[in-house]
Amino acid sequence: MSKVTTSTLLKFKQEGKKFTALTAYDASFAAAFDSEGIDVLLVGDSLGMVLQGHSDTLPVTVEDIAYHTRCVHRGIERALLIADMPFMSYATPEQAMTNATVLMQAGANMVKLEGGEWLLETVKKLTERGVPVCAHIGLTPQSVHVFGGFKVQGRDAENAQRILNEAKALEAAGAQLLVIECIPASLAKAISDALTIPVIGIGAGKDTDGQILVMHDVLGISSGYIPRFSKNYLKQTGEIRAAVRAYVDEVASGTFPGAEHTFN
Ligand SMILES: Nc1nc(=O)c2c([nH]1)NC[C@@H]1CN(c3ccc(C(=O)N[C@@H](CCC(=O)O)C(=O)O)cc3)CN21
Ligand SMILES: CC(C)C(=O)C(=O)O
Ligand SMILES: [Mg+2]
Repeated sequence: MSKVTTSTLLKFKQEGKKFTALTAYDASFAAAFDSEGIDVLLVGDSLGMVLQGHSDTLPVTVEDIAYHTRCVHRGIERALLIADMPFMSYATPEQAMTNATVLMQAGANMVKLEGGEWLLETVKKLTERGVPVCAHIGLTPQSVHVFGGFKVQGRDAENAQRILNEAKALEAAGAQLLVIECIPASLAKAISDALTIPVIGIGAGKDTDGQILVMHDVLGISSGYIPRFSKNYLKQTGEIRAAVRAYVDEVASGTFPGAEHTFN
């Protein structure tokens, strides 16, 4: 089975074939998710919340992500491996290059950074130097204290236009993948249609090119509350591998996300 690359995902987009992504933080879950057909695995800074028990992602360090990236890398045969760059690890292009080096050397195939306009120079520099970039806009959890909570973004016309412009600019700067989080489905569709690169949604409706969820939500073990846009697939299947297969199948068939997982 050949490795998933950004070219594979671009081909999926062009063919209208929806693809599936999941977070993973260790080799065993990574191997299971990979063998059940998950196309993209993300070592997310969500690990600060679901593994470390913090109430946001800000305490996560580059070494935390590097450690889990090394673990996940050993479990993968096929999936594309993305590593999140933590809060303030890419505040300047120079810091971004230093810290992206650590994550790429830990086994990542690509790094993900949260931000719009201010990030363009960094995206260009990383890409030019051989680091593939996935950009992340909309609800960017590292800015939770600026937003005043984990709130849906882009609901008014002005912010919707700004987010669409950011998406286009990030693609032009060299980003090869884009995550859009917690935005209205109509805006997510407009972004996915406007871009050539594949767009992965979370809480962004059914019309993005791919979907991503946090594994703990899919397996119903997030402590406390599970975001409205997420879905516990263990409940309907009773077995981890079957839960992952159900998620893959429902994304492929367009069943997930449904209206109840979608913001307008
Ligand atoms: N377990 C888990 N799942 C995630 O999806 C996730 C994490 N952790 N940690 C990192 C970020 C934080 N995320 C979150 C967390 C909460 C909401 C949330 O409470 N959203 C409200 C929307 C409120 C509104 O309408 O503005 C919701 O009802 O889902 C959204 C994204 C997504 N990511
Ligand atoms: C939810 C995804 C997109 C993420 O950034 C993470 O898990 O940290
Ligand atoms: Mg993240």
